[in-house]
Amino acid sequence: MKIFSQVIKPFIHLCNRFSSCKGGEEGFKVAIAGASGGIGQPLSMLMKMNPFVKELSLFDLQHTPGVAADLSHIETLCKVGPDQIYKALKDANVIIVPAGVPRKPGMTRDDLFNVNANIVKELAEAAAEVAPKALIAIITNPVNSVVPIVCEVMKKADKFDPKRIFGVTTLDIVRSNTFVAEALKINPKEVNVPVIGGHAGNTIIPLLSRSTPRVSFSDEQIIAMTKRIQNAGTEVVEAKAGAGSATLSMAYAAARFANSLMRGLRGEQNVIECSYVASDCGGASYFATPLVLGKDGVKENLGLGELNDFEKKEVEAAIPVLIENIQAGVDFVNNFK
Ligand SMILES: NC(=O)C1=CN([C@@H]2O[C@H](COP(=O)(O)OP(=O)(O)OC[C@H]3O[C@@H](n4cnc5c(N)ncnc54)[C@H](O)[C@@H]3O)[C@@H](O)[C@H]2O)C=CC1
Ligand SMILES: O=C([O-])CC(=O)C(=O)O
Repeated sequence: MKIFSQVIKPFIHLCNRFSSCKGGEEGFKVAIAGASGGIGQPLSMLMKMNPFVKELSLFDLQHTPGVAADLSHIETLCKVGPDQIYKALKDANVIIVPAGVPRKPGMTRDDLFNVNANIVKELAEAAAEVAPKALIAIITNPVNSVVPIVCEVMKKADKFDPKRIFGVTTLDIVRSNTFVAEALKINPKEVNVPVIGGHAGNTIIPLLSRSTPRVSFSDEQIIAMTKRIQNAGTEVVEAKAGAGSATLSMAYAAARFANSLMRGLRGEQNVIECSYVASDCGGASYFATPLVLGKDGVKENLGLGELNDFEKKEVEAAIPVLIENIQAGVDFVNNFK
């Protein structure tokens, strides 16, 4: 009985939250690069449980056959395989990239650039060759610079479609919903806080003025809540004390985002997620905003919308940081020797 209430019921609830599909009638190929890592493994499990996924292709530099064998015993229709990079990515509908090094205490996300830029550049080159129509969801940090790297690689290969390349910022929304729900003492399922900008420090801009349900925090509470959301990644890095950064909450967030991408691919209406994309909406050439997702990725960019004075100031402060982060990514590809 306990197993039903503690394990099976939450599992069914999770599947329902992710999807309204009856299962199996239509499915997508999802590839995960970095599938054996702290994010990769739970994310692969969530994808194996997602009824929209008919084929799950796992790629990593290590341990992939073991992860794939383990997942393949889960009683869902989805076929799981460990593959070498080209086979894993080939003709994928959705490619999710959590490949790369995580932070340790004292590091910024930018400190990961030197190692992770190269990893993602190589993966993007492979994707350009064998899956140019895939929707690519980048988790690897620093997201603000790595997404421009993928786009520059695609431009060089003449395969660039800005509607198909996403920086995954969903964890910022998930955290905002959770923290606001805690403050309001309500169920987080009922809360939705859009988060715009980027995915590092002061570029993470929660729009508490547009929270559903409406919040009536004092100015001090809004400042404190905004800081907590901006600092939440570091909160986890410090709590893990050298053992990495957020993995389980990130896997949840990426699974939610991938599910929305697939709902868009299926032609569902009004699928909206915030994500960091090439954009002319925010004052920097990449900006996270709410997006309507569709059969080709971004169907409509809903832009910044109405901001209050505090949020306008946050955007102004974020723009120079984003411009610098973006330039680092663009230069990395164009000056690569
Ligand atoms: N966007 C976001 O909100 C978040 C992003 N992250 C980022 O996600 C990334 C991964 O984090 P974790 O899973 O905790 O790290 P991890 O070290 O546990 O796993 C990374 C995996 O990537 C694999 N890998 C390395 N180079 C590769 C390559 N060339 N091709 C394929 N796989 C490769 C490694 O073998 C490893 O299995 C980090 O950069 C981290 O900063 C983490 C949390 C939130
Ligand atoms: O903080 C980190 O390094 C990982 C990350 O992006 C997050 O948890 O938001």
